[in-house]
Amino acid sequence: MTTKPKLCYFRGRGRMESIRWLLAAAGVEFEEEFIETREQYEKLQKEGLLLFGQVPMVEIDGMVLTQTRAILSYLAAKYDSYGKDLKETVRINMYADGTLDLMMMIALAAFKPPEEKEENLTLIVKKAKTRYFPVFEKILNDRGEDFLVGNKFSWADIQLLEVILMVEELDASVLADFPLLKAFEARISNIPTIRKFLQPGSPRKSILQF
Ligand SMILES: N[C@@H](CCC(=O)N[C@@H](CS)C(=O)NCC(=O)O)C(=O)O
Repeated sequence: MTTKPKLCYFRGRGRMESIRWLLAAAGVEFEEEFIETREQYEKLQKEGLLLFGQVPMVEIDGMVLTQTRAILSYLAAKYDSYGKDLKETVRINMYADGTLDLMMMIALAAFKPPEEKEENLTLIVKKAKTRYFPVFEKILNDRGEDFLVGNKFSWADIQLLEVILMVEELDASVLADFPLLKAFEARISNIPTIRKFLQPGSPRKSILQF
């Protein structure tokens, strides 16, 4: 019997959400332990499980992993979502890192003082429309393929859908000028494992859970 991966983080999106997305897209069931008290967090530290004293932490394949980016790359490689060669892999890394930067801006906005929050979110939507989404629209246009890399579903596609949905929560019309991204969103959302993850009651966390 294979053991399910175990995810250890707060009961929110934060840095763990992309890990949940990647596992869900690969059709992998996982368990979650939510850190809700300082004692729980200190216990993990005392046990020496957190390499740099930080979460996310994932137990998988007999290992205890930390560092979000390292965990995501491991999962992408393990579940055949990381390109067919180094050149595809480096492109997947670039696209995924861009989306992770944008996601982190959104996550950090939650910690802004209330009077700055609205303005900050407006700026983030503007940045999505001017810096990030045009790049992905162009890739889809230039390559004329259904997926971002190698005409095959990869971690980059999962990341892009996740960030599109996050920015749409801030501005539902954000894709108005990006027809290929809109079609991409519909296409990737319809992949059975992802469709399931998007249903209420899945391990996906809501916008209110940062
Ligand atoms: N580079 C790390 C950063 C992890 C990180 O900052 N985790 C936060 C929670 S989101 C944390 O554990 N903070 C407690 C601390 O730094 O002491 C990663 O990407 O996983």
